[in-house]
Amino acid sequence: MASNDYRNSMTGKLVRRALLDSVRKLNPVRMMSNPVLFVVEGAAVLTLLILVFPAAFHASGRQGYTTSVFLILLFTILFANFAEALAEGRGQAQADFLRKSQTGTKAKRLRKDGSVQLVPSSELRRKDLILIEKGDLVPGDGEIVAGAAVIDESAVTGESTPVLKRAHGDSSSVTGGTLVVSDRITVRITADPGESFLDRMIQLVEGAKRQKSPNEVALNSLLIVFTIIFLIVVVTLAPIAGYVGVTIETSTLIALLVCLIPTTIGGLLSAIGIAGMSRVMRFNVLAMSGKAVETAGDIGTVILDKTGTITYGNRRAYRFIPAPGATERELVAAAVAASLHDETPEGRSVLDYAKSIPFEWNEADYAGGAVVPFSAENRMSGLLLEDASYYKGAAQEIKAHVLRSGGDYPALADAIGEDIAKEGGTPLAVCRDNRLLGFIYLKDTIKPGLKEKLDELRQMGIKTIMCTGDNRLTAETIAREVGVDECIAECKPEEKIRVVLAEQAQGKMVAMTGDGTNDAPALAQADVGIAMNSGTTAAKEAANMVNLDSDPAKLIQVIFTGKQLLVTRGALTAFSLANDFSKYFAILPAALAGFMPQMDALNVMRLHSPESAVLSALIFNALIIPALIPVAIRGVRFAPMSADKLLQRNLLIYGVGGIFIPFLGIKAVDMALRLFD
Ligand SMILES: Nc1ncnc2c1ncn2[C@@H]1O[C@H](COP(=O)(O)OP(=O)(O)OP(=O)(O)O)[C@@H](O)[C@H]1O
Ligand SMILES: [K+]
Ligand SMILES: [Mg+2]
Repeated sequence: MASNDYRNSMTGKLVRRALLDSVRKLNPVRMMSNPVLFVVEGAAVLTLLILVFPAAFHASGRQGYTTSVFLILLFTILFANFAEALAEGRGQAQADFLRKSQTGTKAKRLRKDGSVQLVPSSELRRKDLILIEKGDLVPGDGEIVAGAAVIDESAVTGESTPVLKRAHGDSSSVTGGTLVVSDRITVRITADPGESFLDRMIQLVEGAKRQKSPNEVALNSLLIVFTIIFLIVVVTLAPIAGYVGVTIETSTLIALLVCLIPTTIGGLLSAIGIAGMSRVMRFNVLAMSGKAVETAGDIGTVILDKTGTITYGNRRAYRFIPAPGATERELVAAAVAASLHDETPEGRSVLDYAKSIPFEWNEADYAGGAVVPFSAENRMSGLLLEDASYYKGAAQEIKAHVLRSGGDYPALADAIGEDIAKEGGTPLAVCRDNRLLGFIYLKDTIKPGLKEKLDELRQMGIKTIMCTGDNRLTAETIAREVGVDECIAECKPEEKIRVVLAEQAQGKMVAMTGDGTNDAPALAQADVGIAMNSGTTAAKEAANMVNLDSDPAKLIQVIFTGKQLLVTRGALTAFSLANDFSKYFAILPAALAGFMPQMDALNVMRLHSPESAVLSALIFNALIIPALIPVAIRGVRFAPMSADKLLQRNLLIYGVGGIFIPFLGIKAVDMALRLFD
């Protein structure tokens, strides 16, 4: 998706496909989903009937005029269909691209006895265990249960740097279509065929599963109300005119109706929604619903997880600092014991560090113990042997453990932990039984460019909160470095939800972005949940968007696109309604001139004949749709500012523009028509 070539090569094909689709969409059953255009289609059919059976409608027999009205109406519908088809086609092109990464791979499924069976990837089911080795394509979405591997995800993300994925950490999920470039992993499949998140995305961008967002449904209802009102107005106009002894041509009434009903926004509405979704996808963000994209436009608070979201999350042991009275060897030995069975990146990095010192150990010395795996709840991990227990973990937890067991936790130890934290590192305290031995300094790297992006969020009036399981001092240091407004530390998973709820209780729309299993509940509770692609399956399933580049700055682009979607829809609605108002001035004087000469005062455009006035207005009404397709699909451009200001400004520009442009446009068409007279 990151590459541009497929887009360019697609353009011609895209337009051709959209042209064909515009004709297919004439099918009245499909047209019913768009009430405004359905009325235009009804009007076109009626005009055709007048043309064929003029006597039945007491038509004056000006066939050329009626034919013109019919043709213009037909093109009005075709133009609107084309807008929608073009937006859908762009999604389809993206879907085709995604599909390419999914085709027909073979998978090495593991039988119960551990033997390997070669099966087509389409046969893989949720919970199947498979083996993936160097050079293999990952046959489906899954979670690594054993091993670690370097994976090239460029086929899906466009990102060319391979990433390290491993079991048990926050980077344990793999995506179908990516390539394992080193080592071997055992993976548990997490999606049945056709249900992977790429599959779901493909269905969404193709429009097959597109659900209209509540905003779009509301606007659609409003358009229906307008249409019905004008339908009543126009239908009652005929008998009123008849009462004063004037007959208005039925085809003129039809033209009046079509000019008055909101055809512009009616024709562009669904294209705006579809295009918004595919625009988000161009930033390598998979949105699971159009509603999520729109909601993003209204976000008031953004909550970011620290480890794995703001930082790369590959925390490595960087230094060992013994506590008073302990030696470095004692500390390292205990840290190694507490990490032998710890599969998290932190645990593995402890062993790597020990090897580099070098420190040697004999696995047999630690055999037969009980493993205490790391959990976000307990914030420690360890190994319980018959003669000793070893723990490492968050300083507060180890301190509590040591004191509980009757040990001593000197003030100097607190100071060591705090020093590490103030530098932005994560201190892991290490103890053997009730004796504190010292600290492991875990170091992580902040993803580049984040500070500027968070500044942009502030300019848009959005509050940022960092929410982390890590300790307060580390959190505050990182928070200061990236410049978030608030920072909440030592958060357990349920506390992350509470932060989301507290913001929502203030009436704000909340976006949450995270990578870990400890973020999953909060991702699900947030109005917009964006999971890092590097994260766990739990996080990705809870979220309603997945960021393929694992770049939290993408949040800005998603919010921007959401705003753009809302502003574009608002602006084009204002434009459309203002437009219709101006068309009164063209058509009413023409239609009524026969029996109300005063109406001529309204004829400010000085159009050369009533007939030309009606046709000019109708032609303008049709042409404005394709003229606005680029705005609908690309979105209105704007600089970062708060949502209210944006909307006000654009409503003003497009509303006022919408009043004046028809005068110029209709006059121009009228002058052009005169050339053919
Ligand atoms: N493998 C491990 N063994 C022992 N303790 C650990 C281990 N990994 C992390 N910890 C400690 O547990 C704390 C909480 O971890 P948790 O995964 O909940 O949050 P986090 O990864 O620090 O932050 P975030 O919520 O921002 O992703 C860590 O800050 C660290 O002190
Ligand atoms: K109209
Ligand atoms: Mg995390």
